[in-house]
Amino acid sequence: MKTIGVVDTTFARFNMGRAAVDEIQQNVSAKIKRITVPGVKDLPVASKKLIEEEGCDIVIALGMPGAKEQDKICAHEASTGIIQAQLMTNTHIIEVFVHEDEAKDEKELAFLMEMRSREHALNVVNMLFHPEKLVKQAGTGQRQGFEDVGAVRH
Ligand SMILES: Cc1nc2c(=O)[nH]c(=O)nc-2n(C[C@H](O)[C@H](O)[C@H](O)CO)c1C
Repeated sequence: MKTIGVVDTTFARFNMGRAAVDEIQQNVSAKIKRITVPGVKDLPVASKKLIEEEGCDIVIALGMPGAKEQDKICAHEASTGIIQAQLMTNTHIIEVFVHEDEAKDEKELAFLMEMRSREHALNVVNMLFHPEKLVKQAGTGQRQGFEDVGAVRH
């Protein structure tokens, strides 16, 4: 049986891991290894350990960069680390970041964090079990959270 790793953070203001796990369980029968770390900079090594020590075939790494300048720097560092962990393990780690200042208020932030977590969880399921579904969506302007933007026309 395939194993999906789910790692999220306590810094985030919404339980992104729970939404991702629920979405995975609604769509596929797979083993899930879930862990939670303090913040986004802890996601790279946590993801790498899920792959190397827990046998995960793919990982979804979820976090919420805050609105301050130092948070944005932190998020960039975390992203770089996540890419490095993917290259070191030759395994996808799907990064799901919702920046706190993407939303206009708390209600929209909760909505965005839930929907982006769920839609990327579905991407993870499709990458692992139905890669042909992603090929069908190629170039269609998919967005996770807010509405899709669609393809451009000639
Ligand atoms: C400044 C800062 N900003 C964020 C953030 O916006 N989002 C987040 O998830 N975590 C942040 N952290 C915490 C770090 O990611 C990390 O948890 C600590 O530096 C401990 O390794 C820090 C230190």
